[in-house]
Amino acid sequence: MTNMSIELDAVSKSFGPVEAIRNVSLNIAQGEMFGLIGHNGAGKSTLFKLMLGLLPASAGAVRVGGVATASAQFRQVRRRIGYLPESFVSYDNLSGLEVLQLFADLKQVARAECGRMLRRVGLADAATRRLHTYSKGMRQRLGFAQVLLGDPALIFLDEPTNGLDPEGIADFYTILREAQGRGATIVITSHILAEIQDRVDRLVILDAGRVAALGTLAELRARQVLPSHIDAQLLPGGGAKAGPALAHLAGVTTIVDGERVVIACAATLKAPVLAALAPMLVDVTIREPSLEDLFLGYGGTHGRAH
Ligand SMILES: Nc1ncnc2c1ncn2[C@@H]1O[C@H](COP(=O)(O)OP(=O)(O)OP(=O)(O)O)[C@@H](O)[C@H]1O
Repeated sequence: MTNMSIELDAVSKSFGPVEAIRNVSLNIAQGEMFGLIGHNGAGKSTLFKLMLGLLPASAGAVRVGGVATASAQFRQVRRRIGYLPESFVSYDNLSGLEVLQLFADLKQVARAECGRMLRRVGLADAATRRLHTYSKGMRQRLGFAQVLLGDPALIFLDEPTNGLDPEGIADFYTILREAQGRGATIVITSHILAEIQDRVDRLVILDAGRVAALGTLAELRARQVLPSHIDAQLLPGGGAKAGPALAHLAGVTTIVDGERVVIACAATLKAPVLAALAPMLVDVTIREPSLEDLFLGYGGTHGRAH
């Protein structure tokens, strides 16, 4: 597949006085599944539009597949890109198949592809129904079929799982993995941090237009050194014994509520904590720091522009 790496070199974008993107530099490798996280107004959609060449940068350079988005040759590159915007335009009086055929014509893809795509996203039975009868999730699936037409080498998805049920979300990621298996580069935004955290290879956290953090989830976790939480249910009388049993472990915080104890500790102390509690343990759940925790730790609580 064509090289579809993305390079952003000190990119800024202002809308009048609003600095939507501030000095962002990052590389997304060919074949990578890359996540873009940030609160409302953090700059995610603007960054997408810069990478799609739909907006010119105020400063810096964006290259996709080695071609500057500002150059005339970028038109050729754009043909290999699939894009699902946050709100997919729908034509209520057309059927799903007709909408897809319209996009196939625009993308110069054979109309025969449309039936296969509708089957792939689970809309085969609804192909000839008009869009006004589609649920939000079905519209989202149709948008996804539109993106996949022509097997794009680079796929941008802005909040793609909005309106999808859990089964739809699982299907969606299966299809994305298939595209990634063919070598496609995928960039995806989501507000549902728990959903994206185990699925992307790397991610960037944007805060008020700046890169607040960039790396794999493991790297972000390691840098933040956030605690793991052990939620333990103990035998009768165990609540009172938990503190003394853990006293030899430094840096462990324990909250006791009857026979239930919640322990916050460094990842390296999980095994010693469990060993100390083992004689009185009934049940245990371990919660690792989520992307939400990381996000808050990286300053994601501010920078909301609206
Ligand atoms: N065309 C525009 N004109 C003026 N300001 C804009 C324009 N587009 C975006 N902005 C501003 O730039 C900032 C970043 O907006 P952007 O839409 O990129 O954020 P986002 O992270 O995608 O937000 P959301 O999660 O709400 O979609 C916001 O302050 C927004 O109001």
